[in-house]
Amino acid sequence: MDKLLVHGGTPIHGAITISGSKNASLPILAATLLTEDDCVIRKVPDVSDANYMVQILTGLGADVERFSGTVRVNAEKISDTAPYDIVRRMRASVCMMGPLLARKHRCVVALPGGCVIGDRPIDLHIRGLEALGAKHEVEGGNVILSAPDGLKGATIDLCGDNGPTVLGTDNVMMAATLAEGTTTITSAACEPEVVDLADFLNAMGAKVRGAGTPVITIEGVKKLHGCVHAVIPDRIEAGTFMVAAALAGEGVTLRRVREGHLVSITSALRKAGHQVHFNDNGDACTIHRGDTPMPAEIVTEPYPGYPTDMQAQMTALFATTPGTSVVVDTIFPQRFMHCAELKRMGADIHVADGKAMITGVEKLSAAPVMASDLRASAALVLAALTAEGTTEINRLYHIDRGYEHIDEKLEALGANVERVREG
Ligand SMILES: CC(=O)N[C@H]1[C@@H](OP(=O)(O)OP(=O)(O)OC[C@H]2O[C@@H](n3ccc(=O)[nH]c3=O)[C@H](O)[C@@H]2O)O[C@H](CO)[C@@H](O)[C@@H]1O
Ligand SMILES: C=C(OP(=O)(O)O)C(=O)O
Repeated sequence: MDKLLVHGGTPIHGAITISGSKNASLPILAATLLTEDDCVIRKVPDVSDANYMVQILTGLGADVERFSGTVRVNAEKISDTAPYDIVRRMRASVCMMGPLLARKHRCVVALPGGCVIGDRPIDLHIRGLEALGAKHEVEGGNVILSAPDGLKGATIDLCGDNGPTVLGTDNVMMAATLAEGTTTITSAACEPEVVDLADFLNAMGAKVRGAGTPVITIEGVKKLHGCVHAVIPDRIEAGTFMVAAALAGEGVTLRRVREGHLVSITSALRKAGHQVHFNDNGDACTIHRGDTPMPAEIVTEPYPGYPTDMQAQMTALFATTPGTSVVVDTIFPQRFMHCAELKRMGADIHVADGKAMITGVEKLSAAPVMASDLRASAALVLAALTAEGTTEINRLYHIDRGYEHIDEKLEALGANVERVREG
């Protein structure tokens, strides 16, 4: 198990390029199962979740080639049963259900894994696929879905207790592309990753309208064809480096970003007293640490609200921001595992009822800490950048799930970090 040593106190500066989005590439890779033709996807990040997704496609019988950031998939001959041991390791593998069901009218897919950030049911996915005519049962850890007569368009509301579901919207949208008739999803997730998937599906010949709004309409077609697509930049990776720059930066520029995807993160950083400047094209931004950082309140919400995937990183920033800041997670109210580890570094945080109250201390001090999930690990790396001494972050595999070569990118910005390879 690799670990990361972060020698705190070295300011970061310079420029890096943001990778393709993990959360957009994973469902897009799954969508390649909808056609017998070749699909070529560019800007797939070199992260372990994308590697697992490729392994699932291969395990299903698809022919997959990967060179640098480009993946070519041919899913002409595939089975309906996804490899159990890989599927259960990641959340996005649940996205195999929609395409497999649409293509094969049956699928066997293990209950998914993913970050341990609270309860992560798949009832809305099942409800959506059942509305299209499928039946489901759970057996031996697998969900078995079948629709022997094919799928039929329907109107489906995908709102759960905590709002819309991102991957649930993806799953139903993919299944509906090959269903008979028209499907309308109401309370659809509006995240940019859903829009990127819809763009990919439309490039395959699907008829999807309204992605990025709460109502998506999909007119089913008989067949989809191959296409070439470049994945959008990763707004969460960008946001993470924006926070790094606010914490320890002396002017950091991020290339290949989309200003429109970063509005809530930019606004939160500005409220906290930091400077964010986009170029005229909105595809690069420069962040400067403010002279007088201020406490702030952030509340996570579905897009375009502040993303839950960015709350741990902001908590790390608030840990040394004078005054008391508040972070509320309405989407995953139990997603505060990073707080216990930040406290080991001397942070003053009180967590209760889906809310963290963070009173900034002057300095954090290095400690051996444990990464518990992807964004929690990112928060620990950020906190370590300005902590006194050398922080040892164990279980680095969590961060490798979703950040492409984070150690190399931080080194390129001048941070003093070392990956220790073990085992
Ligand atoms: C691979 C990927 O893209 N993962 C992202 C995706 O996860 P994912 O799509 O799994 O998250 P959802 O949008 O589905 O979850 C939102 C909320 O709905 C609940 N829910 C979800 C499905 C369901 O069937 N029933 C139900 O109750 C969840 O527990 C949660 O409270 O969106 C999350 C919310 O932005 C992000 O944190 C994840 O990084
Ligand atoms: C929670 C995340 O990922 P996943 O849904 O794949 O667990 C994330 O990207 O922050």
